[in-house]
Amino acid sequence: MTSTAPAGAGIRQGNAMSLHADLDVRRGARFRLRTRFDLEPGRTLALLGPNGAGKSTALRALAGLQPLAAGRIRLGDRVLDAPEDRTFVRPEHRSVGVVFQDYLLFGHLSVLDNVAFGLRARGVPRRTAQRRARDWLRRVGLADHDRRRPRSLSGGQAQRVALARALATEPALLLLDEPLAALDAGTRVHIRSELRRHLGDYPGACVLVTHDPLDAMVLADELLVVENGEVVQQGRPADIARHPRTDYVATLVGLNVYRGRAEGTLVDLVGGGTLTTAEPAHGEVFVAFPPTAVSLHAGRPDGSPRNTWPVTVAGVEQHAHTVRVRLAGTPDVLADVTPAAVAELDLTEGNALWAAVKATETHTYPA
Ligand SMILES: Nc1ncnc2c1ncn2[C@@H]1O[C@H](COP(=O)(O)OP(=O)(O)OP(=O)(O)O)[C@@H](O)[C@H]1O
Repeated sequence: MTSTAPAGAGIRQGNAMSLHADLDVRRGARFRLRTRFDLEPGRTLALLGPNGAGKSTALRALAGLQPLAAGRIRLGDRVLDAPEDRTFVRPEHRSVGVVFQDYLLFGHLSVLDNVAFGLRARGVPRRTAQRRARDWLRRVGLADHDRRRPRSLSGGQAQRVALARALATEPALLLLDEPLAALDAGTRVHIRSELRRHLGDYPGACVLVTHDPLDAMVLADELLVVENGEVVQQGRPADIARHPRTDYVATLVGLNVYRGRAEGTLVDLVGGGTLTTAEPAHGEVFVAFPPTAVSLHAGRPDGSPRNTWPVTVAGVEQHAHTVRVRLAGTPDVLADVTPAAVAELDLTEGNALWAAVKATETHTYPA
């Protein structure tokens, strides 16, 4: 489960390049994706959206598996795709590492040769490629699995091999397509926090596609929400959660997520305040709960064991079916309430209220 290498060991800084993506991609006669973003090296952007929105299409265009109809992709100073200039760099000549949803490991190769594959394909001599592959396997905690075949690995191990294979070539751009979707819930929690650590060490730009708002909130610095091939919202996860522009976005990114240090079921939050959780943990954690789990009261609520703290109304955003209330306190919190509650509680800015969240409504994840 643990990587034994020190953070950032052996990573070259040569792959720290920024990405400029202006994508206009057609699939078949009917689907068109239009999106534009810039990403600094060391940053992770998550593409979120419903099925068929165009997330994988964007990733395929960046990888060179789907040519642009118009627009431009630039990585550092190098233009990878620009139909206007008749420039198109083939996938194998791009400094891009890809982890596909189902990992696509080569079944006939050992784990070591899978990780060494990209280096060998780039002409790195066999022994050097294997030495570097071994180093990556050690970093992902699989040093003693080098001779195994992919079919004998668990889902979590296969994910780590796929990540090691993508990172071994030290790409300037890392693309992750639903990197945790194939894992069961228990494995997912561990692999998510491992992936977070690897992304923290990785000096290049990373674009990841996910359905899971928690993955996006925990792993990404920036979010881009697409629907029907169009960008509906773009920005930092916390800002989008506070100011969702549509009901869809409100539901999608509506999560209160805090970092803290757990001692059993008590978590001291980094930004101040404490929360009682249902699942005991120790050390650095994330605590998450949806805005629908937060109830608001005019006076201090009593009764069942729960978290209660004083807050003041900082803003109210009304959408078709949701009223999202931003509350300042220790900690700040988002609450979704019914229109009836808005009238009952007098949710005007600056009003003092009490927020309450049951411990059983919270989820704790290792950070
Ligand atoms: N080979 C293809 N030919 C024509 N249209 C395609 C092809 N592949 C995908 N599409 C269409 O392109 C659109 C975008 O698909 P894409 O796979 O990018 O969506 P997505 O957001 O990744 O969805 P999912 O979450 O289901 O993977 C869809 O409407 C899909 O039907």
